[in-house]
Amino acid sequence: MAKTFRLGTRGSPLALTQAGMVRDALMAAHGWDDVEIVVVRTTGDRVQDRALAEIGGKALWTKELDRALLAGEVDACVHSMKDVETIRPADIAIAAVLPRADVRDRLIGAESIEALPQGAVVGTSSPRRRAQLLRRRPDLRIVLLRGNVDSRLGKLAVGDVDATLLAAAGLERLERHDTGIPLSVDMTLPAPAQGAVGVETLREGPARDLIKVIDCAETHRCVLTERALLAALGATCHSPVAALAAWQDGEITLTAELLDEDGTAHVTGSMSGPAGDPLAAALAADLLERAPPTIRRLFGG
Ligand SMILES: NCc1[nH]cc(CCC(=O)O)c1CC(=O)O
Repeated sequence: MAKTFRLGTRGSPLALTQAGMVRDALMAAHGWDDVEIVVVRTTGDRVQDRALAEIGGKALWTKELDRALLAGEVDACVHSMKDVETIRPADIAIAAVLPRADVRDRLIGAESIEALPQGAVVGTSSPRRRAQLLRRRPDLRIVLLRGNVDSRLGKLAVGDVDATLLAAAGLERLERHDTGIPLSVDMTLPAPAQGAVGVETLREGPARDLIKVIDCAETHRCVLTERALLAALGATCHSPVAALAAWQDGEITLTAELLDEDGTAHVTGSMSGPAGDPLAAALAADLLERAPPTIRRLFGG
């Protein structure tokens, strides 16, 4: 290749590690000597003191990377698929998804949710984690905790909060192997696409095929089905929703949970079938039909 391939990424330590994973995979797959990593600063990285939902949602993480991609400043962008909004610009495609890491959340600050002291302060900015925690422990005080993984752990270390939940995938990638206790997916079903790193390119053009070679088809299918569920639910970044797809014997099993903001109400469901939009749409319809109005009003936005 005449020109060095350029990978756009956010600048957080986790984002840079994930971009490094994609770079290494591309260099190995194509025998390239180098891949350039281009750090793009996003609005989400600058604004740290307010809930994501409050200041404009997930697009805050992708808008500047999308612009760089569409402007031809980079050939591809690396994302935590969990942070990529459901509806993407028409000219951008998910070209590859890396093999999925541990999908679980880890609890940091206590041995278990039950072991948290009465009225403990738990920091999280995720409506899903908040509702899942309150469902099991209505006495907990949930406070906003944002920032990158290291800064959240720093706030825990200085006692701003008693505990927090973080994705095992991010902790592992940052080599924090011993941080926190993994919670089973029955306890806290993860966010849709948690643990999956995706690479986006322009829909048309040579980059898409170059990236395709590092795609994990199984993870890709699962992540697309989880994202299709979000679309079918009309979920926004305010919607407490968890979903996990698993692939076995040519079939997807999609499991999902919807909650209200305080975890007082919740509905769960699971359906199996061929990967894709119809399965996700069927489960979404079933969940919404069974959901009380306190949950339903958080979807369809
Ligand atoms: N919302 C931030 C975010 N986006 C992706 C990850 C972790 C890595 C992943 O899920 O792939 C995290 C941190 C966290 O939730 O602990």
